[in-house]
Amino acid sequence: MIVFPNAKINIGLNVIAKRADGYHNLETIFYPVKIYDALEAITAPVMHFASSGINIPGGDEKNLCIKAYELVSRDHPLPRVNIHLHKHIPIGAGLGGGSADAAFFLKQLNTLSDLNLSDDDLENYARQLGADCAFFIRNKPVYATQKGDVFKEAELDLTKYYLVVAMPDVHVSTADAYSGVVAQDGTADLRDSIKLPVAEWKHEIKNDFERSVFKKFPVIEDLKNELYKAGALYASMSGSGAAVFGIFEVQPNLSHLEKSCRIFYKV
Ligand SMILES: C[C@](O)(CO)[C@H](O)COP(=O)(O)OP(=O)(O)OC[C@H]1O[C@@H](n2ccc(N)nc2=O)[C@H](O)[C@@H]1O
Ligand SMILES: Nc1ncnc2c1ncn2[C@@H]1O[C@H](COP(=O)(O)OP(=O)(O)OP(=O)(O)O)[C@@H](O)[C@H]1O
Repeated sequence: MIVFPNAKINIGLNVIAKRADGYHNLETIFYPVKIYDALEAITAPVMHFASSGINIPGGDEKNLCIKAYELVSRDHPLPRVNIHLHKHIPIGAGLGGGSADAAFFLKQLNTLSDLNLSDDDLENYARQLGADCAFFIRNKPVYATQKGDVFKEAELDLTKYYLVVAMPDVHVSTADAYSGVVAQDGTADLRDSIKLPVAEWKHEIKNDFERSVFKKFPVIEDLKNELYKAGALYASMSGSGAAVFGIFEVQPNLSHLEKSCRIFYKV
């Protein structure tokens, strides 16, 4: 069984407060985008994990797919599986790639092993693997609060726009980005802000990580500015970076950026 875990972008990201458990409460809109890994899982006589494509730091046993398997196996007898992950979603990008793999693997295990877990059950497992992970179970645009794993409906359809994701040649660790951010409460509700025309979002919608991450990696801010120069109605860093996205009315010419970063068109 092969599935194609997709990436996400964050439309706005307000870091509201530091919590007693070390995490942060935040407010964001998650929006799925069309950048994919490929993840194959088949039942096999011995457990095996292999990956190809982009090198994943940390070793196979630390892969979130393996962690997902171990987590579910505490509650349910599982068959041994042979897993192959082809990694295409950039890492250290704020695109949630590892979280997507884990969430899609949970869904695969549910099917492969006839576990009959509901989406709520799967989200509960996903939450234990990472804050971003639960979003990918239902994988629809949502308004997320708390650790980024509690969801309310958000009506957002960007299909009439041309979305671009650009990944510079730097990688940002999520934990480092959170340690540099200044939490602040009292911003407007993103569910109201996204109702404005996209061209007005730049006056209303921000990503709180940009200030500290741009300071450390000015190349990311430069890239965001390039997207505006190329005609973006709205451009922002996604999550804790380093990827930035642009929302355009038509396909932009970004060929001058292709030497210094990886561009994903029409996502
Ligand atoms: C920046 C975002 O991508 C926005 O969607 C997410 O908040 C990050 O989610 P994630 O990568 O799934 O994060 P996790 O793997 O759960 O946590 C990595 C580290 O980020 C920090 N972290 C993460 C999420 C959160 N709400 N507050 C935090 O402070 C913690 O230091 C944690 O140890
Ligand atoms: N399947 C996977 N794909 C990518 N990274 C993984 C995977 N499993 C575990 N990891 C670990 O997660 C780290 C990347 O997480 P990090 O949160 O910094 O970046 P990210 O890809 O931008 O994700 P996010 O958007 O959730 O913040 C990698 O360095 C790797 O050690």
